[in-house]
Amino acid sequence: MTTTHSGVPTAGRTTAVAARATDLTKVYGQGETQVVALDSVSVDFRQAQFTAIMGPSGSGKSTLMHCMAGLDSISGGSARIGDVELTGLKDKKLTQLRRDKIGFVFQAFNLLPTLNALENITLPMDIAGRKPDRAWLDRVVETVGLAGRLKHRPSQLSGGQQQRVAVARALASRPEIIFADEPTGNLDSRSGAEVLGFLRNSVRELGQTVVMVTHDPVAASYADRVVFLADGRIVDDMPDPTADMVLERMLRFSGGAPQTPGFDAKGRTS
Ligand SMILES: Nc1ncnc2c1ncn2[C@@H]1O[C@H](COP(=O)(O)OP(=O)(O)OP(=O)(O)O)[C@@H](O)[C@H]1O
Repeated sequence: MTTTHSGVPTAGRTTAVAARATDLTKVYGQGETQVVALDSVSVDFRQAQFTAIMGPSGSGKSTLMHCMAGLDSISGGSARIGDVELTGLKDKKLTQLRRDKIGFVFQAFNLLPTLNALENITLPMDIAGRKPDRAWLDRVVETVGLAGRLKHRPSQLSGGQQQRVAVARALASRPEIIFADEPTGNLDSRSGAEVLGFLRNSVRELGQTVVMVTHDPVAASYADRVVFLADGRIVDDMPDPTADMVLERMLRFSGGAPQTPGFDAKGRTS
């Protein structure tokens, strides 16, 4: 598969930085059990850009995302969302920042079964006591392509549709950045393509910034750029990726042998 899913620059795309890590270090444990999960990582996530983060199991992908999203503390360096430095923020401020500036999409859709799709989408804002911007919400719903299903409960939607509701929920409050942790990990390839197409549209059409951890080269090919991690360091930064380019790069990590531990024959990490 050589199709590039990205590469068409969007009119009006800016180069402002939505999130930035500078010499970001994260160490777990102490003494003999110490693990350096991130080793002086510096990376910018630009506004209206879709970035995939890839790398072998244990390379630090989730740690990078959790540190950038203020879900985990950092050991050294700096992590910023917009111009806000996360280190030193008190819990309350951090919670506020996560609520107001960051959207999350996880592998499990985390929808409430008793609420319909629209209620699920607006739930975080309802909890925060904020009124959704109606015009924006309409645009999100239109981009989601679920206009006819907003009254459906999660159990009445396919897996792909449920995950699109979860993405719409992350978009609804217009966060500065969305972090997605293997958002298609639980989906069949068709539903996965639906969700990835929607994520890409949210970047192209709504100017959203998305950072996605994935093991899948096809999923990564929907992004504008792939950042590769190995042993807690950035080892490559690939613009306009195709699935083939990504797979080839992954195989190089493992010395060209598809069966080398860390990546299996499909190029997915174990
Ligand atoms: N809470 C923790 N305590 C101790 N070590 C941890 C903790 N979380 C992660 N690590 C270690 O940090 C390193 C990076 O882990 P991380 O989960 O970020 O990798 P990953 O690239 O996301 O892996 P995977 O693809 O398997 O999800 C690993 O060696 C892991 O064992």
